[in-house]
Amino acid sequence: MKYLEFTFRTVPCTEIVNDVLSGVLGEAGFESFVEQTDGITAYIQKELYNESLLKEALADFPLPDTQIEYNFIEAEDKDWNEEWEKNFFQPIVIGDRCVIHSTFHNDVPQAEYDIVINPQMAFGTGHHETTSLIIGELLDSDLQGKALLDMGCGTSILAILARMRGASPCTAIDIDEWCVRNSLENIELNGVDNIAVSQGDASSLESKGPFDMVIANINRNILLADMKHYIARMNPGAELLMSGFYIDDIPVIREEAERNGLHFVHHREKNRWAAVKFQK
Ligand SMILES: C[S@@+](CC[C@H](N)C(=O)[O-])C[C@H]1O[C@@H](n2cnc3c(N)ncnc32)[C@H](O)[C@@H]1O
Repeated sequence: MKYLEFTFRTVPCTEIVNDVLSGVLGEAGFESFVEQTDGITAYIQKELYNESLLKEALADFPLPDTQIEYNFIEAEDKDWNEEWEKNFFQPIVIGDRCVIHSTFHNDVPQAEYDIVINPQMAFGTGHHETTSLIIGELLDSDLQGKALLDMGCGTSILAILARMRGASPCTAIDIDEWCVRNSLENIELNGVDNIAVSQGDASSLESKGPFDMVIANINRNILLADMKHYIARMNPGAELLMSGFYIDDIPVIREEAERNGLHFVHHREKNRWAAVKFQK
């Protein structure tokens, strides 16, 4: 797979600006963000890069006084596992109870739940705030025997943890074929059963479920457009756990969820990212 390596220079170069920029770029297909002293570096698959989409996303940048300049080069072919090991993916412990690491890590802390992820370029190692917020929710929830949907599963990290915590049956769906392949690999690595993985979006849900819990860590606009389809496949009393947006977006997400008959339960936040739990 060929990648483009982008250097974004931001003025002012603050943590918030770079965090918001990573979110905006993530929605435009960029991945693997590395903070620099004057901005960030990010990568995108060559075939996914669309210059007008990037320009549009930057024109709508939510912090209007920010100046953003960028240039890019074709990234040299790399051993991505080695890159991850060196730069991005160190073992991480979440909530003192769940450790996430990869096959190439030797020195792994002990924890009640030990999850092995070979992320390649799929999203979901536990390092992003949104994944870790949902992991916190899953660790605090009774999942025994619950039919669970992980929508936008990425690496399937959330479905794997839910299954380890007794959720059954589990369904993991992602729009991206690469994530589906990576999910199957991770499910096998962790030796868990009863997780059905498929490629699709909300339109593929009609024949699936009903579910007792739906998790969707995607982004604000997709959740606003698609949550009604998730809710339609939820049993009475079922819970919907959503993330992938900032705390400022909670009111609009809550309004749409309540319009579709859900009750707000609570939210969690980390570095301005939010995860919100609703009940049907
Ligand atoms: C932020 S990542 C979350 C990955 C993982 N669930 C986690 O929590 O770390 C969002 C995922 O949603 C997928 N996605 C984007 N749009 C989607 C859609 N309309 N329906 C289903 N999946 C979608 C992306 O391919 C990506 O893998």
